[in-house]
Amino acid sequence: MKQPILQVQQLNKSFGSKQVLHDISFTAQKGHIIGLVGANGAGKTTLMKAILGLTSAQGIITIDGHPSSFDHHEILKKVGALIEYPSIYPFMTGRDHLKLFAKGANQSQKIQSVIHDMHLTKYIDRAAKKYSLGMKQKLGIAMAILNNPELVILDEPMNGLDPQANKELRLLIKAKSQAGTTFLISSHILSELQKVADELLILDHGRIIQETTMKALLAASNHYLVLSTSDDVLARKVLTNAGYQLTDNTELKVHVGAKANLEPILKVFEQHDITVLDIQHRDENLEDSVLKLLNKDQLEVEGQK
Ligand SMILES: Nc1ncnc2c1ncn2[C@@H]1O[C@H](COP(=O)(O)OP(=O)(O)OP(=O)(O)O)[C@@H](O)[C@H]1O
Repeated sequence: MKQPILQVQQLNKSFGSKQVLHDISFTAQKGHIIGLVGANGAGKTTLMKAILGLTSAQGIITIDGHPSSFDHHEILKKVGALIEYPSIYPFMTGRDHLKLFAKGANQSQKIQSVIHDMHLTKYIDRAAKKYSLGMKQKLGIAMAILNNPELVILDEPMNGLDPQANKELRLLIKAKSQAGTTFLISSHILSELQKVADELLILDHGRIIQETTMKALLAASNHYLVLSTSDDVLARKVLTNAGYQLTDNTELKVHVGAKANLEPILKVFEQHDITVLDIQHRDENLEDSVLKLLNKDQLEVEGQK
């Protein structure tokens, strides 16, 4: 197996007597997009800060095989990050911010391409105090990716972005990941995260409760057929008698496997002269799956008390 760009082993972090990260271990392979999700206070920002050496923690963090910690920062030149709010100087223009952060060779070319990629042209030469929340956020992301880092860590990057900006960011992240950049992205906007992440780390009370691919998580989620028929009351009865699980009392929502097989359902209806008027597929999305996992974990935590 190739050397991961990021390896976190047995990371523990406490603030005073409160432990907020418990034995966190995971790896991130080059070119992967990893979504970090969890409730408020789950530990996402603390984990990202620990990886970036912005807060001390116990455990081992290696970036491209080199250690990173509170007092070992050398390897962080391979990393770009936006944590919490971007640090923006109100009287400087966006372009001046980029000039301040640009490093290494081809700086003007890097600045030009990030302005283009992040669609900043219209306001890049205005003072940042005139920027909206979304404009500041886009400038913050631009600063994080400016020097083409191998690992990009973004804490809630979709905050304040309009749908168009979200789409542009998504396409940019995908294009960069295909070129080998790894992303670790936290977000509460699970509908957006679902469109971009290919792996997921689900954090609850400072512990990883699930590490999975987006594909596997969604494949394991529930799938339903929502039917409308000539006689819904009879349809409910005959489907229940035939062993189907109906999960809703207000609509005919039939729990089916990943590959819904309509034929046996239609056969049952035919035997009872029921006509199907409408069929809709309804699948659980990332939000449903994550909420289910967090609720399950909460019940387990309460059960242990
Ligand atoms: N500097 C600090 N001092 C004391 N406790 C802290 C500090 N920073 C974070 N915490 C605590 O650590 C825990 C994890 O916080 P963290 O900000 O990492 O969560 P999060 O998952 O990023 O939450 P959110 O989704 O609300 O941003 C919380 O209980 C928080 O109160």
